[in-house]
Formats: sequence, C-alpha cells, structure tokens
Amino acid sequence: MGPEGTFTEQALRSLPEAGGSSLLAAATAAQALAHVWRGAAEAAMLPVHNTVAGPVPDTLRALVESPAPVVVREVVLDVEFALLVRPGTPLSRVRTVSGHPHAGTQVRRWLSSHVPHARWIAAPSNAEGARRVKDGECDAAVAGLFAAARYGLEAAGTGIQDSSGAATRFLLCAHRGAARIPVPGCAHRTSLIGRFPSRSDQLTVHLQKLKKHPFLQEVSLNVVHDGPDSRLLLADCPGRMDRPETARAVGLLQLSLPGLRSLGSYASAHHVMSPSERSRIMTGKATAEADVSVEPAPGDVTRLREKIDALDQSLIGALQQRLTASKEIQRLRMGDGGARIDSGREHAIRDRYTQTLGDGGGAVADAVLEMCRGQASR
Ligand SMILES: O=C(O)C(=O)C[C@]1(C(=O)O)C=C[C@@H](O)C=C1
Repeated sequence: MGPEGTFTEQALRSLPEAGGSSLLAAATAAQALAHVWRGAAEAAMLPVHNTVAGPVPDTLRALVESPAPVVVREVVLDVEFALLVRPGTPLSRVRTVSGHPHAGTQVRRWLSSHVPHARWIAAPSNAEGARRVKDGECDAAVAGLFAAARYGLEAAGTGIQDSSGAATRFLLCAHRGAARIPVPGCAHRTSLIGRFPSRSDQLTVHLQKLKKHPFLQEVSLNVVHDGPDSRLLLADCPGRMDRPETARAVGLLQLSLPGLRSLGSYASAHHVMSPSERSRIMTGKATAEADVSVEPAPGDVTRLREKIDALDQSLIGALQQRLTASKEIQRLRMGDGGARIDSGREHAIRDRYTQTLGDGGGAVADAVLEMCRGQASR
C-alpha cells in the first residue's frame, strides 16, 4: 500500500473488503508488487494517475516490470495537501521541503509564494517526506493532513494545492487468477500496459493516428517518458472484455502495439470521496457498506447528485488545466509578436464541441474559449 499515512493508504481503507485485512507498508510501487509476488500480500494498491500531475511513472514502470499483474478494483480520491512541519516551526524557517514529485507539481505555486527560498527534495512517497521532517532531515513535507498525527507534525498550511478538484486514481493489483471484487451495478474498465522504444514523439504521433479509428474513440491513452528512448503507455477502455466494443478496442490496440499487455477488466470508480468521508475512513469510522463505486440507481436522487458533484469536480479540474495550457500558448504566440487569438483553431475547437454535444456544445465551447483567452474584441 505504500508507507503509512499516504493517500494510497486512504484508498485502501476506503474498500470495505480491506477492513478485516492487515495492511503491509511498502516504500515504492515495485516493492508493493514484489510483496504480492512473494505471497506476503494478496494485493497492492497503487496510485496510477492524477488529474493535475498526470500518470504516475513509478507505478506504470512497476506494472510493466511485474510478471503478470491484473487489476481487481479501482478507487478515485480527491486530494488535498498540507505543509507539515515539526511543531512550532514558522514558515520563515522552512529551508527544505520534501514529498513525492507528483505532490510537488500540485503545490508549486503555493510553495513559491509562501516559502520562496525553500529547496525541493523529492521523496519516494509523501509519507517518507513526513518521516524526514520528523527525524530532522528536512524542514517541511507536502502530504495529506491525516499524516500529521502519524508523524507527530503540525500543519503550517492546509489546502495548499494550486488547483481545487484534483483527483488521484488508484488501482488495486493482484496476480493473475486472483478473484475480481464483484461490485453489483458498477461500470467496468479494461486496461492495458506496455513499454515501447520511441525516439522523441514517435509513439505519440502513432497513437494520435490510431486514436482516430472508430473502435478507439472511447479509449484513453496515457504516455509517460521512461528514459530518452523509451515510453510507457497505459490504455484504458470502457467496459469489460465480454462487451464486443471493448474486445474490439483491445484487439486493435494489441495488434497495433504488440507488447501491450492486458491488466484485465475491473469495477471502475465513479465516486470521488470528499475529505470528510475520507477522514471518517482514516479514523476507522467508515461503515462496512461504504462502497464508493456503486453506480446510482435511476431514482436515487441523492446518489445521482453525488455523481454530478464528482463529475463537476473533474470538469473544474480539467478546466483549470486547460486554462494553464491555453495561457501558455497565448504567452508564447504573443512573445513571438503574434495575436492572442487564433480564429482557425477556435473554429476547429467549436466544431468538435458541436459535433459531439449538439448546438448547446457551441455555447459551451464559446464559454470555455472566453474563459481561457478573455473576451474577443469585436
Ligand atoms: O491553441 C491555441 O493557439 C491557443 O491559444 C489556445 C486557445 C484555447 O484556449 O483553446 C486560446 C486562444 C486561441 O484563440 C485559440 C485557442
């Protein structure tokens, strides 16, 4: 599960079936999977993707290098970070900050405005960062607030993430043959993983072409760098392998990218847990029925609203990322003497929204574009 006091531990504790099990700490994703292969653990919970920081390379690498892992369950948590220090340490005395690189990416702005002179020291996990602070090896750690009590630290800042609504996706992985955890009424996903030799953007260009195929419209492809000439790819297809559309997408992917290995089909998570739900889980007050992945029944307004809230959170997170990318393009273009607006590109974007969402999509595209580049001068 990773060391104690991580979001990964929270993800594991959120599963009712983990209630009666003893949890085994591991420093890295590779170590957690090694516990599974040695038979010391039945399954390993691994963080795989964050809406702000992207895929987690260590996890993808560990999955690729493992004999034949399968995913048995997925959990999604919204993440909020705190800056943890030894009690009584003022921000002005913070010279070094540690945490997982993914956490660092999500709090960069806060750190540069509140502790501008502090040096970032990457750690294999946020909990290891907190341990370093406890043992005096570092002044502060970026971690979940729940880690403070575990390491005898206090928060010098809470809710320090630059974007609200960020969520991390975790996969519970086991060896092939392990029983899938049935979640009645839940949607499923089928994932594939592989490592490919690739110079510069070769693989990305290949995938962009492949993505245009009608079988792959719903598939999500995540590529991460794994050294200068190597890339890791995680492909997620909606549905189970016994659904024809899923089988077709998986078949086409494996045909086009030999070496892409299936991680199996599993119950997918829709619900993003709120911090209060999570704190109940971490303090052991969760009920055994606290199943986070069940799809709401058609008449269940409360559950449907929860689903809408979770979807809105993802939309807000995605919009924040879009705003940052858009502003960067505009900055570069204007730096080269160009205009803020590229109307050809805007037309193409608007068309895409209208084609998939109908007329209302055009209005959404206009609002999104206006948010990203300001009002167009008429
Ligand atoms: O793609 C670009 O060139 C951008 O500047 C980004 C963007 C957008 O937000 O999508 C913003 C302004 C331009 O008029 C077109 C598109």
